[in-house]
Formats: sequence, C-alpha cells, structure tokens
Amino acid sequence: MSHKRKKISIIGSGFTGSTAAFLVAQKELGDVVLVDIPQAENPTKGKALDMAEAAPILSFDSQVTGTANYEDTADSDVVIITAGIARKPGMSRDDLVKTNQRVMESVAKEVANYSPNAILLVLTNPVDAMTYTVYKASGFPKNRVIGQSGILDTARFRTFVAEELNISVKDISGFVLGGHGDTMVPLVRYSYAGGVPLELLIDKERLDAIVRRTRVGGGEIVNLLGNGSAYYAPAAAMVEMAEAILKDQRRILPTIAYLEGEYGQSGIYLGVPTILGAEGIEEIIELPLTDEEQQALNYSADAVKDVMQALD
Ligand SMILES: NC(=O)C1=CN([C@@H]2O[C@H](COP(=O)(O)OP(=O)(O)OC[C@H]3O[C@@H](n4cnc5c(N)ncnc54)[C@H](O)[C@@H]3O)[C@@H](O)[C@H]2O)C=CC1
Ligand SMILES: O=C([O-])CC(=O)C(=O)O
Repeated sequence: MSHKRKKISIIGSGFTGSTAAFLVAQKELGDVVLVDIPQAENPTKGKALDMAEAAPILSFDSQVTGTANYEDTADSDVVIITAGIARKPGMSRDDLVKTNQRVMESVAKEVANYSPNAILLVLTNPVDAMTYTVYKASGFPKNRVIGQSGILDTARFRTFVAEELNISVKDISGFVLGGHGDTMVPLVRYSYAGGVPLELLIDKERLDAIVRRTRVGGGEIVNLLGNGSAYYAPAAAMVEMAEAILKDQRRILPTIAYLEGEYGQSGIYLGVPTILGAEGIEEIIELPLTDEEQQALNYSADAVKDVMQALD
C-alpha cells in the first residue's frame, strides 16, 4: 500500500512564513518546503533544520526543508505565499503594492511551473490586490487562488468580544467581509456568543468600539512591534485554510475570493464567506445584506479597486 504524503510549500521564510511552517509541521498536515531568495538560503535552511530538530521533542513526523530552489517545491498540494516586504509604523498596507507586485509575479510563475495542480494561498499585502496578481500571473482557475484576510480579521474581532464578555473565544463567532484594510466590514448582525446574537449581549457603544479596534487591528500590532507586522495570528489563519483544503473539510471560512457578480462586484478579489475544501473555494456564500452593510462593502471594494489602479 502506498500513501503519498501531502506537500506544503511556503514561499518567504520571514516571520509569517516560518511561523506557518512550524504550525503546519506540528499539525502533521504534510511535509514542508520553506523557500526564500538565494541571498537568504542559509538562514532558510537554518530555520528548517531548527524546526526539524524540534520534531523528536514535539513528536511530529513532518519533514521540514529549507531551500532557494523552486525545483524542491515540485508537485506541492498547497503553496502558501508570504514573500515580499511588510509595513513599518507610519505605512499603510497599500504602500507595499509596487514592490510586492513584482515579487508576486515572479513567485507565481515559478510555483505554477513546478506545481501546476497546487492550490495557492496568498498572505502578502496589500493582499486583495496581491491575490489578484497571483491569479493573473499563475493562470490558475479562480477556485485555486485564494487570499487570507477574513480569518485573521474575524479572529481579532472574536478576541476583543471574548475579552469584553469574559467568555471563551471558542464560543464567539463572527464574520468580517471586504478588503483587508481599514474599510473592512465586520458584520455584527451575523456574530454570536454561544449562539446568542452579540447585539443582545453588548451595548451599541461598546460594540462600535470593538468594530473600530478590529478595523485597525493590524496597525495596532505594527505600532507595538516597531519593525514589522503581525505573524502568529496571520500564520495560524493561513494554516487553518491549508488544513481545510488538505483534509477536504468543507469549512465555511471568510477568504479572499475572485468575484464575478457576487455581492454586486466583478473582476476583483474581495473577502467574502466561502466553503473551503479539496478544490479550494468550492462555493461563495451570498449573505443577505442590509442597505447599510452593502454600502459599506461597496466602499471597501472601491478601496481595493483604488489599490488595483496602482498595479502595472
Ligand atoms: N493578509 C494578511 O492578513 C497579512 C499579510 N501580511 C503580509 O505578509 C507579508 C510577509 O510578512 P512577514 O513574513 O512578516 O515579512 P518578512 O519580511 O518577515 O518576510 C518576508 C520574506 O519574503 C522574502 N522574499 C522577498 N522577496 C522574495 C522572493 N522574490 N521570493 C521568495 N521570498 C522572497 C524575504 O527575504 C523575507 O524572508 C507582508 O507583505 C505582510 O504585509 C502579514 C500579516 C497578515
Ligand atoms: O497590518 C499589517 O501590515 C499586516 C496585516 O495585514 C495584519 O496584521 O492584519
């Protein structure tokens, strides 16, 4: 009997990439190949070896290798793209667009060449526009190119709600839609604590404050770190998506999907509720929105389109 082990390549061995690699290995989702540019080959190999040496202690069987050679990524099932630059205090995610567009184009071509059947998960910012760039440059179908924003933004919302109510984060659910920027749309009306609508548990003023903090949650971490952006929660979000795909879980998760008429939007990647399984995005779920929610989503989509204008 032969079982092919799953293979997950992670492009970019910086903060988010290496953290995701360690989580993937610990969860034994498959073997991990960590890739960076030739100038960073030794540190990348060093991080991979360090993780491999944790395997006997943590008792995981996943192999972890580091490389600057895309040949080593051949036939990956899932490729997590975190390559590029991150913002520093005073910058917006949109300031990264020019540099990261070039990185996405070269990465997408290499990945598509060696793993033509892979599902690509994009983290690099500005992530809505960068997911679009990877979609175009890879030539892959839309269901196999997916961006990450909503799981992280929702996790931040859930964290703040759990703190407010002094209730386990496990029992808090939410939905954050739209672009991964300050215009994101936390849908309070679809958010619950143990099945009870949040609006019944938290007064409007406090909920509004939680929504405001969620919108700038990335910036809060950037200001605290001083020299980069968040990586533990972003990596955990990428790994949740990878797991849903690798195990064909058909989870309902907010992801960045290519829209062709859904939510009144076409030709852009935007955060919406999706079903994630073995085929990648298997379905986009269209929630009924109030006029106010739809307007907020349109406003957020316009912000993404503005960033896309800067693409070459
Ligand atoms: N969508 C989201 O929710 C989030 C997005 N991000 C974004 O993810 C990206 C990565 O963040 P970090 O890991 O913290 O940055 P980092 O600077 O720690 O790591 C980036 C890595 O990419 C590598 N790299 C650059 N060009 C490359 C290329 N052509 N091929 C392969 N590797 C290349 C760099 O050498 C570096 O090791 C940033 O753009 C950041 O803004 C970060 C957190 C959340
Ligand atoms: O804020 C950033 O630049 C990184 C990011 O996207 C996040 O943490 O949400």
